[in-house]
Amino acid sequence: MKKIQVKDLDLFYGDVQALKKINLDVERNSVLALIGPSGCGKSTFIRTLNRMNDLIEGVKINGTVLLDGQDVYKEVDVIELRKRVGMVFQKPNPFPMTVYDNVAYGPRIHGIKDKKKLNEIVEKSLKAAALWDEVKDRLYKSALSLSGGQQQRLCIARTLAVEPEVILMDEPTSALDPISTMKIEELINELKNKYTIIIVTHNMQQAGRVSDYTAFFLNGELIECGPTDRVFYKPKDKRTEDYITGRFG
Ligand SMILES: Nc1ncnc2c1ncn2[C@@H]1O[C@H](COP(=O)(O)OP(=O)(O)OP(=O)(O)O)[C@@H](O)[C@H]1O
Repeated sequence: MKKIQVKDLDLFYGDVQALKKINLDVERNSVLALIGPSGCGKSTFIRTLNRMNDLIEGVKINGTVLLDGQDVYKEVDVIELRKRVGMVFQKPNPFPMTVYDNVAYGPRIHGIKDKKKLNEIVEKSLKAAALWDEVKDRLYKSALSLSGGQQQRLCIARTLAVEPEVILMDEPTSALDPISTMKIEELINELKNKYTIIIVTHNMQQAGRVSDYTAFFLNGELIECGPTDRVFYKPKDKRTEDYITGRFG
């Protein structure tokens, strides 16, 4: 079974339809890149996968989103869903607390109090986010004292700490320098062995480097989705080709 199956998904912000009949499956342990011009619905789409749009007034959603075959709008509790489907945002947003407490935050909320267990989770998550060596001597310093790139890897560690199954990344490197970007891209390559990753990116080279599959959105529609090499080198739709070759957007 596919990790995520989206069927006939429509989303309206009031009268404005931002997603139109989206049908898309996401393979387990793969990286799916979402590309398309500004305002085409990429962020709206990934936010439907962990119900982040629920918080916005006037949003109406039709269609289904299945996670391991379960309807996330009907059969999965939203707290449980957000644990299973974690999210990393465009701008690193660590909490104004220590590095340690940022990573321990989620596990504590989910009821883990044992100090030894928390220590293990923090170390494991920071290692998985390729940040441990850089912060192991400053775990009790403020997360805000880290560089932007380190802060973003900390946010990834914070997401990993609750053992999600899917990680949504909304332009995770757009605020970062090239070296930090490279580190996050390398990390994505490693993480896909364990997780299913969906990344929004405006950077075609990045989509080419990190993703197994690419989905092209335009004006709220999914124009095409397939293996990244196929979408990049043999697009089925003229609009995909135009976008990828920089003719618009
Ligand atoms: N909270 C909101 N209320 C009303 N309209 C919204 C809201 N969020 C997004 N929209 C509209 O929905 C459409 C899709 O926006 P969305 O942010 O999903 O696009 P995007 O492809 O992620 O764009 P970008 O690449 O610029 O981040 C846009 O027309 C946008 O103006």
